[in-house]
Amino acid sequence: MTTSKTIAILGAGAWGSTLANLASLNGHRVSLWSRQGNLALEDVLKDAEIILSAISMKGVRDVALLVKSYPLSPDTIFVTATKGLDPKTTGTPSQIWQTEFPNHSVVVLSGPNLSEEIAQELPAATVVASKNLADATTVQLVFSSSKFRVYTNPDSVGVELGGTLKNVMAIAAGVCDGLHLGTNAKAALLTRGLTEMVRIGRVLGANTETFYGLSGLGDLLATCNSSLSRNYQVGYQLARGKTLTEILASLKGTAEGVNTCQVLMQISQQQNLTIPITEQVYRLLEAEITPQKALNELMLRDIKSEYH
Ligand SMILES: NC(=O)C1=CN([C@@H]2O[C@H](COP(=O)(O)OP(=O)(O)OC[C@H]3O[C@@H](n4cnc5c(N)ncnc54)[C@H](O)[C@@H]3O)[C@@H](O)[C@H]2O)C=CC1
Ligand SMILES: O=C(CO)COP(=O)(O)O
Repeated sequence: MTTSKTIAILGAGAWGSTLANLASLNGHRVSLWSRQGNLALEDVLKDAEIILSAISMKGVRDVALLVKSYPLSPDTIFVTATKGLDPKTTGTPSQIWQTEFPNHSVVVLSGPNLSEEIAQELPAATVVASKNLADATTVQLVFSSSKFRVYTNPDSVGVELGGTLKNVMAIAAGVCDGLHLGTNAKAALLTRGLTEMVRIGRVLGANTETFYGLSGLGDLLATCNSSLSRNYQVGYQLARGKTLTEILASLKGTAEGVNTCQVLMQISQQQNLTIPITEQVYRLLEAEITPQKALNELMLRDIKSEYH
C-alpha cells in the first residue's frame, strides 16, 4: 500500500468508474470527472498528483486541450487507459497526452480488463508501462490489490498497442463465433491475429515480446472470448446479419475497434504493411463484403510460410 494520493479520473464511463473504484478501495482521494457530471474540471485537477484518462478515443484530444487550460503541479503523472488510435495523426492516446504535456510523465495502463468482471470483484491483472520505472511503480501501487494484480513494463508503445490492436481482432473473433466456425478456426484466427499485431507493432516501435504478455496475448484472449466485449459483440452481431448502424445504436459503451480499423488501413498504406485480417474486418465494417466472403478471402490467400 502506498501513501494516499489525490487522483483525478477523467471519463466516468464503464472503465473510468471501475478504475476510480479500485483506487478508492485502496484509500486514495479520487474525483471522477465527466463532461456530463457536476464536478468542475478545474477543481478536480487542482491538487491532482495523478490524472488518469479513461475517455473514449474520439474525446481524448479535446479533453487534453481542456486540461491544458488549467494550472497543474509539475510533478503530476498522467495515466492513459484509452485503447484506440487518433484518426488525425494515427498516433496513440499516450502520444497525444505527451505532446500536450511534454514535461510530464505519461504512463499507459492496459491489460485483459473487462470492466464488468472487475466491478464484480473478480480477479484480474493489468500492466502499467513507462520508461520511467519510478512513475510506473507509483501507479502500480495505487491500483494493486488482492483482486487486481498490476505489473510494470518499460515498453509503453507495445503495451498501448496490444490493447488497441486486439480490438480489431475481437471484432473478427465475434464474426468467427457468430458464423459458428468452430474451435480450430478461432485458434487459427487468434494466432494469425497475434502475428498481425506484432507486425504492426514492430513498425510502430513496439517490442515483439510485449505482445506475448498480458497487454497483448492476454487481452486478445479475454476480449476475443467474451460476449462482455463490445468489439466482440460488433463482430458477432454482424455475422448474425445486423448492420453496423443497428449494432452501434444498441451497444452499451464504446467499441474502439471500429475506428481503429480505419486508422490501421491508413498506417498499412503508409508503411506498406500486409494486414489481411484487419483489411477484411475493415471491408466488412464498410459493408463492402459479407462475413462469409471475408472468411473466403482469408482462407484463399496465397499459401505461404508461417513465419511471414
Ligand atoms: N470497458 C472496459 O472494459 C474497458 C475499456 N477500455 C477503454 O477505455 C476507454 C473508455 O471505455 P469505456 O469506459 O468502456 O467507454 P464508455 O463509453 O463507457 O465511456 C466513455 C467515456 O468517455 C467520455 N467521452 C467520450 N467522448 C468524449 C468527448 N468528446 N469529450 C469528453 N468526454 C468524452 C464519455 O463521456 C464517457 O465518460 C475506451 O478506449 C476503451 O477501449 C479499456 C479497458 C477496459
Ligand atoms: O479492452 C477491454 C478488455 O480488456 C474491453 O473490451 P471492449 O472495449 O471490446 O468491451
